[in-house]
Amino acid sequence: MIPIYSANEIKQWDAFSIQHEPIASIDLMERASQTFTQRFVAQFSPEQPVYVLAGKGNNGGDGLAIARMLRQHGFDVQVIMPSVHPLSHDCELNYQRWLALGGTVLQIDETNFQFPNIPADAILIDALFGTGLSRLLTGWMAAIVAHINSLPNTVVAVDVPSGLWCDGLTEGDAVIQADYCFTFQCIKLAFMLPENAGYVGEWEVLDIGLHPGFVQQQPPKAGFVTHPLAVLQPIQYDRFAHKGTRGHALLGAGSTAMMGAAVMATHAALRSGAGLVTVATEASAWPLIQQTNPEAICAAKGALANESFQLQRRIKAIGVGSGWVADEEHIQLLAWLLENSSVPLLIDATALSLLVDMLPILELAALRIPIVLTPHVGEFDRLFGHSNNHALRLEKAIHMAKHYRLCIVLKGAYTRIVLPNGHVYFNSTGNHGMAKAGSGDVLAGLMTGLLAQGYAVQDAAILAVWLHGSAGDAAAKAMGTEAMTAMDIAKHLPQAWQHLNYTR
Ligand SMILES: NC(=O)C1=CN([C@@H]2O[C@H](COP(=O)(O)OP(=O)(O)OC[C@H]3O[C@@H](n4cnc5c(N)ncnc54)[C@H](O)[C@@H]3O)[C@@H](O)[C@H]2O)[C@@H](O)CC1
Ligand SMILES: Nc1ncnc2c1ncn2[C@@H]1O[C@H](COP(=O)(O)OP(=O)(O)O)[C@@H](O)[C@H]1O
Ligand SMILES: [K+]
Repeated sequence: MIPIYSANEIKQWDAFSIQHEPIASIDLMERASQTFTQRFVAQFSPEQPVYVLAGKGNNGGDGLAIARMLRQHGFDVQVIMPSVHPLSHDCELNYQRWLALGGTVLQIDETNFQFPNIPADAILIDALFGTGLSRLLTGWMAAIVAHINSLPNTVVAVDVPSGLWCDGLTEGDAVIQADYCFTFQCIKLAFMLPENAGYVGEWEVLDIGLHPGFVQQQPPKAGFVTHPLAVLQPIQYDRFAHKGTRGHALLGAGSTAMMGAAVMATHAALRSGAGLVTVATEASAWPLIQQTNPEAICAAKGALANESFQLQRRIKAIGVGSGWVADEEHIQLLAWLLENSSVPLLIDATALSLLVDMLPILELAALRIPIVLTPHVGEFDRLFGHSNNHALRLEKAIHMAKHYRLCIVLKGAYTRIVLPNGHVYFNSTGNHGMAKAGSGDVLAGLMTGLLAQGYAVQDAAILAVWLHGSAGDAAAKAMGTEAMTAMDIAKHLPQAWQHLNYTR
């Protein structure tokens, strides 16, 4: 997992590393700049001129060190600096080192603001501001940013695009629109927000060797899940395992016009590792379910509100809502489950819309059993009210998860798994080929199957979301993001499991 820390916490991590490694701050800057340079030369060739835009803080210090290193790699490098003083201590040192190497600096002046001409094939390295931004860029700094953004050049940001507010959304548009952003050590929350995609471009985290002791001492409240086995233990089965010990999942899914949802959720649950999967749905659809998923068992919808059925069949988790319609029958089924279920409950799709009028019983139910909600943004807003942007929506999800003591899986790119303690895991897998009808049903079936096997809600959510995205990536690789369908995601779950187990 890659931690997501605030700008303030990153400063503390820097200071912790300087103290505990120990390392001088100028040497840490040198190491960060070397790491950036290595990444840069792996992608760009010295045939293209490089212009480094360096500010007065440590981000500018990185820029000056990178200029020096790139010159040593044979790049033709120019440095542009707004004339602002004083430079930070380490920035000043790297300024002197650049001059000592024979480097020159094109100064730009506030009063006589004129930006040097930059050839169209030049690469621009943005090292104006980093995580030390303390207020929005205004005046001539904003004018420099606007000018850079008007140029056709490829822009590579050092750590963050200058002007970006790392911990959320930036008001206004005085932010560099980078094509690439090579960021140091940890991900910034801003990268996870769709509104910032045009500023951050393609981002990549570079390990600059900050001291790992800090993460133990101050665990992050948010993280980016690159591999679930770094954050959870998979359930292991011994050779005497049988279908009764692998967990029995009960799905309440499908209605006459949306029976495909039940088919897909069932298929995914069957590929989750669960021993038994029962689908409670309309009897007229049983032949369809059995033709498409011969391993599944069919039951009447009433099984969802039948305690003795659930006890006798040893149901271990229940997932409802995919392909449901919002009618009285389903309201009754959901209310019964909230009031009576003794096993973990997953609530998806239409069942989330029904929840709007059931929040008081949801609150009580969450005191008794683990509950996970799997809304996409529209379902989340319908349930908890509209948010004007993704930062506010995430804050609201954290608030609601804490208040109701449940797990909220807010779906989309970088699906957010919000835990009852307010911690957030962002998922790394998946692609836009999954943004198609039915993908959510596959996730709901898969997650219910994991819950049935005894995964804690947090682990089931993290693992299901990662596997689902990884299966989506495998489907995209095999058939392309256009042609792949939701059922293809379910069919590629075997590749996702292999990927999980062989890359741990
Ligand atoms: N501290 C360390 O040990 C390391 C820091 N590194 C670099 O240091 C950067 C952070 O450096 P700094 O904390 O110096 O911050 P910045 O380089 O982002 O710049 C902060 C400076 O800009 C000024 N400033 C902030 N907002 C402004 C605004 N809106 N308009 C005009 N001036 C403004 C501040 O007063 C301060 O002088 C990171 O992004 C990273 O690039 C790396 O070298 C890795 C190691
Ligand atoms: N751009 C994307 N990148 C990664 N995953 C995506 C993207 N778009 C959608 N997904 C995933 O696809 C699924 C879509 O679910 P949902 O919106 O509920 O679809 P449906 O209701 O049609 O089944 C979610 O798991 C979501 O995270
Ligand atoms: K920058």
